[in-house]
Amino acid sequence: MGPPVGAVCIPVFLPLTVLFLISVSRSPEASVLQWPPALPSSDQLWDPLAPVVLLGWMGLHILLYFLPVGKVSDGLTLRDGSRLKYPINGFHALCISSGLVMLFLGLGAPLGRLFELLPPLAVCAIGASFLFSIYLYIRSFWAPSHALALGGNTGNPLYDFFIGRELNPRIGSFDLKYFCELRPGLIGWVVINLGMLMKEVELRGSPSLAMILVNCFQLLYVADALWNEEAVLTTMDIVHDGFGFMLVFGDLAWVPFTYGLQAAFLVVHPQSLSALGAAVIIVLNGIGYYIFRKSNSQKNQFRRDPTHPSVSKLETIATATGKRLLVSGWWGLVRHPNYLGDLLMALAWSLPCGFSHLLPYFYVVYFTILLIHREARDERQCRDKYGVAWDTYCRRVPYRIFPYIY
Ligand SMILES: NC(=O)C1=CN([C@@H]2O[C@H](COP(=O)(O)OP(=O)(O)OC[C@H]3O[C@@H](n4cnc5c(N)ncnc54)[C@H](OP(=O)(O)O)[C@@H]3O)[C@@H](O)[C@H]2O)C=CC1
Ligand SMILES: CC(C)=CCC[C@@H](C)[C@H]1CC=C2C3=C(CC[C@@]21C)[C@@]1(C)CC[C@H](O)C(C)(C)[C@@H]1CC3
Repeated sequence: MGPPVGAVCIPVFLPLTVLFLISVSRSPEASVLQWPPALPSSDQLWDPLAPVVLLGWMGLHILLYFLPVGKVSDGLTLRDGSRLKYPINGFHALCISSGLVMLFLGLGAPLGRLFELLPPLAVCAIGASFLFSIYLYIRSFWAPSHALALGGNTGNPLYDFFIGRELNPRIGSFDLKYFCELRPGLIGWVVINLGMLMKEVELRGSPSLAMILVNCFQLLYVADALWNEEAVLTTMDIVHDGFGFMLVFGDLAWVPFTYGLQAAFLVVHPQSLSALGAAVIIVLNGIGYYIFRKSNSQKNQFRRDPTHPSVSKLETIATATGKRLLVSGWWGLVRHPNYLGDLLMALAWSLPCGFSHLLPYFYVVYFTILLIHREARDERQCRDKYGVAWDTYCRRVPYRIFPYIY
């Protein structure tokens, strides 16, 4: 049987999409539907400074990973019964790298130059993602069979390269997947946003309200992820998925260069935002964040210690595995309240860019598709894991993400 079409097309299509979106965001029309599409010219795609910045950034975060601050946590139990150790110092890494960026700014470094550097940086990040995924694929053949991901070993080289063969590739105590998931790309995203804000200051003298909102909302999201870094140890990506091209590229190129497209768009397409409009958007982001954080924390607390007073009174159903499922509280509202909150925030990040263009809504559309697909995948895994108890849960909580809609 040939490789699944996605595994062949996606590694070509997604990198081109990143470059296309960056290019559209800075074109005067900013039209994703324009034909022929707005593509960057070859001289816009290369700058010798880009690999230096990228390597410097990666090097800094590797050093910060080993910083002896914060606690060290155990991951979930692996198939061979062992548990890996993970440093929980991502928030320190965010604070220190932000401090360094501020220091550079104070010393007069032109952070707005990131606007011109964005396409070459994206090219380097894409190239690095390919090289890194090839390295991961090759080294996985030396890994013991219990260290391989269950879904990434079909024997089809293209598919396995794409999905990832090894579950937790490490060099000594340096966990490559855990490192990439939360640090260089996620923190890089907010630094790029700040660069867009500084470019706006260069062009117009001060940052716009829309730009400030986009920067603050996305900084809150990234800071939250790092503050709750330990929770990432129980996500599907860390627990089930191999580390292959999809996650490497997602972490190192897709997140930093597409999640902040709103800020890049605002540099060339300034928007005026009324105080009332801003207030409505802030409230929407606040509601989304509240649902996202409360529901994620409730489940994490319940999984860590079901007898904790904050979750012990919640109604649950038993499963044959010994684990219980929450059927009240946030997880009794819909089966993925955390996705609902995340999607409300996604909308709030796009609204400051107005309604004249589709591009700033790219993230909302992509993210809706990603989460619907992820929900279906999780649903399959939970049905396999919990069987009839999962069916009972689904009857008790019929909606997946949007109450009374989906
Ligand atoms: N910004 C981005 O690009 C992305 C953000 N996210 C966000 O990451 C966060 C984590 O999402 P994700 O890793 O997909 O999955 P979830 O955090 O939703 O975890 C799903 C798991 O939770 C457990 N679970 C499900 N229902 C219940 C219940 N009723 N009671 C107790 N446990 C239950 C099951 O695992 P078990 O029973 O084994 O514990 C299930 O496999 C979300 O907030 C999501 O929005 C995700 C992807 C991309
Ligand atoms: C199109 C493509 C290449 C998709 C790959 C998907 C990845 C971009 C996402 C898979 C799961 C992710 C998570 C986050 C970022 C995006 C990826 C890597 C996340 C780190 C964002 C911040 C959140 O608070 C989170 C920690 C819960 C989240 C975890 C999942």
